[in-house]
Amino acid sequence: EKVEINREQRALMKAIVDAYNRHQIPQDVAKKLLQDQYSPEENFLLLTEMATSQVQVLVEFTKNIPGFLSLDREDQIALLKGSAVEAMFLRSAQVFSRKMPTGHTDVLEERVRKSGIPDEFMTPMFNFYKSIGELHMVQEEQAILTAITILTPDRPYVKDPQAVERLQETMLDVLRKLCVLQHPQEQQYFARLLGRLTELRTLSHYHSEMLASWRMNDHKFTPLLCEIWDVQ
Ligand SMILES: CC(C)c1onc(-c2c(Cl)cccc2Cl)c1COc1ccc(-c2ccc3[nH]c(C(=O)O)cc3c2)cc1
Repeated sequence: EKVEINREQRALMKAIVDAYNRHQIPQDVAKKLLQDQYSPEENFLLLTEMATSQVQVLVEFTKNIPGFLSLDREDQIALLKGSAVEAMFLRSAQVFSRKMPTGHTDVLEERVRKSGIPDEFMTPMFNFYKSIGELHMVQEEQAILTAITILTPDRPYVKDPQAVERLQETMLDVLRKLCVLQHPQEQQYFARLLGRLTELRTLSHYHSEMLASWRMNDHKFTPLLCEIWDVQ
C-alpha cells in the first residue's frame, strides 16, 4: 500500500532531527582529537572528556524528544541511565562512518585503540562501527533510531513501561515509513536497522566489563559519568 508520512509524523521527525543537529559535541572538544600524539593515559583522559561532553549532548537531545518530559521524572532518569552507553555507541559509530574531515576518523580510531581499552572489546566495537557505516543511514534515520534506543521500555527500574512503549511505537512507525521511502530497493532495511539495536545491547554488556577493568587499573571518571554509569 502507498506509504506516506502524515503531517503529525513529519512534525515529530522535524523536532527530533533539529534536536539531534542542534546538540553536537563542541568543536573545540572534537578538535582536541587532532592534537599531536598522546600516551594511553592522556588518550583515556581525552576520551573521558569526549564521553562527558557526549552525555551532556545526549541529555539535551533527550529532553527534546516529544513526550519525553511528560514521562514520570524517575523514569526519565532510568531511561537516560539505561540507554546512555548505547546512544553513545550509536553516535560515535555515526561519527566514525560519516566522512569526518580528512584524518579525523582514523585519529579517533587510533585514540580509542590506544586508550587502555582491552583488546577483546575492540573487535566487537569496530565491527559495530563498520556495520553502522555500511547502512549509510540518512540523518533522520540516525536521529530517530537514537530516540528509539532511549525510549526502550524494558530498562531497569522503569515504573511505567507502557507509557514509554507508546512513545517508542510512535517513533518506530515513523522510522518504518522513512526506511521504505529512503531505501525502496531494500525491503528489509528497517529490519536491519532494528537488528543494530540488538547489537547495541551486547556492546552495552561489553562496556560494563570495560568499566570494571578500567576501574581495576584505577582509571578515573568525571562525576557526570560516575552518576550515569553508577560507578564509584
Ligand atoms: C570514559 C571514556 C574512556 C569512554 O568509556 N566508554 C567510551 C565509549 C567508547 Cl570507547 C565507545 C563507544 C561508546 C563509549 Cl561510551 C568512552 C569514550 O566515549 C566516547 C568517545 C568519543 C565520542 C565522540 C567523539 C567524537 C565526536 N564527534 C561528534 C560530533 O557530533 O561531531 C560526537 C562525538 C563523540 C563519544 C564517546
